Amino acid sequence: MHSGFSEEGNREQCERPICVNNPHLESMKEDILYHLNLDTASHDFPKQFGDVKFVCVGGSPWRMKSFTEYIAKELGLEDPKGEYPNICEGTDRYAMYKVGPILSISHGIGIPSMSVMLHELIKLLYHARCTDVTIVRIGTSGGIGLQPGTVVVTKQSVDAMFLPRFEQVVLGKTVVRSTELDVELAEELLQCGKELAEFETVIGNTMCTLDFYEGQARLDGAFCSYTEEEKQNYLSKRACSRSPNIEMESSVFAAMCKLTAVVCVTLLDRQKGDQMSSSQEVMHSYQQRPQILTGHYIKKKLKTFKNI
Ligand SMILES: O=P(O)(O)O[C@H]1O[C@H](CO)[C@@H](O)[C@H]1O
Ligand SMILES: O=c1cc[nH]c(=O)[nH]1
Repeated sequence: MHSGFSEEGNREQCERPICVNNPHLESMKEDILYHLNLDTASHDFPKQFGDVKFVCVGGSPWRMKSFTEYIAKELGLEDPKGEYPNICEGTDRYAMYKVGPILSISHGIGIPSMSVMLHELIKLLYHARCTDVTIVRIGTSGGIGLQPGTVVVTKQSVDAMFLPRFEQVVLGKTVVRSTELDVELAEELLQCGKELAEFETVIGNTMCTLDFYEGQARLDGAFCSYTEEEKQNYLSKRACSRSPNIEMESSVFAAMCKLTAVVCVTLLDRQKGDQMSSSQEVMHSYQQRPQILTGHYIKKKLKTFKNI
């Protein structure tokens, strides 16, 4: 098992521990999470993070701070001083915030950046002895044939060849991992979108690419070796493969973690253009939609925990 989450037992059973799959860790006296600027020698992980039940991740540090402020307000956990310190202060690789049982972390752009953050996040949750943790990526994407601002809950992450796989070279050999996401969680999030009825929410396969420009068939990069017609043909193939949106991290996220979901808003319709031409105000309001949907889900779940 590669994922950081126990597959033993079903999701109704409590106490699903975080698992690491690395025998070398046991012999280490101390674990330095270098890119998070945290280590097990000088931090009490169980005390600081042991109550975490939800982790939300997204590309930009600003978005993750704004999500922390939003969810704190929604759950009545606001800091009266309005201060949410960056737990990873001292490094500018990633930013991390915590309010109650919710951890919020940025992951930067692309698979390598997400992968490094996830290794260290999974170890953090493991050292903290967290159980029953749900992780949601709240991101942005390019849409295909969707009204900009539509929120897409990912059913399955597919690569640029339309295949549900994540490939990585380990010791010179290509290792292929599956990119299945938790279908039940995806359906629950879709249901949250319906309950809110504030914006369009759909479910579908998300394409994960290695690049924002040529990798996503854009015509506006520094280089481009294809015609507008070839671009449109490629994008309509994606639409046919029930892949309504494109982003850059879902495959490694799905491959490394269980009980996870990807919720991305579409910022533009790629069949109509490539440039991000909407105003900052519109972009900001679109980016809040995955936060609103995920916030609604977390609120619902916390209520059910209280009733148990
Ligand atoms: O909205 P975020 O999380 O930044 O993610 C999307 O935006 C970035 C490209 O602009 C890529 O990382 C893509 O996956
Ligand atoms: O077109 C887009 C927009 C956001 N993120 C992407 O990866 N692509």
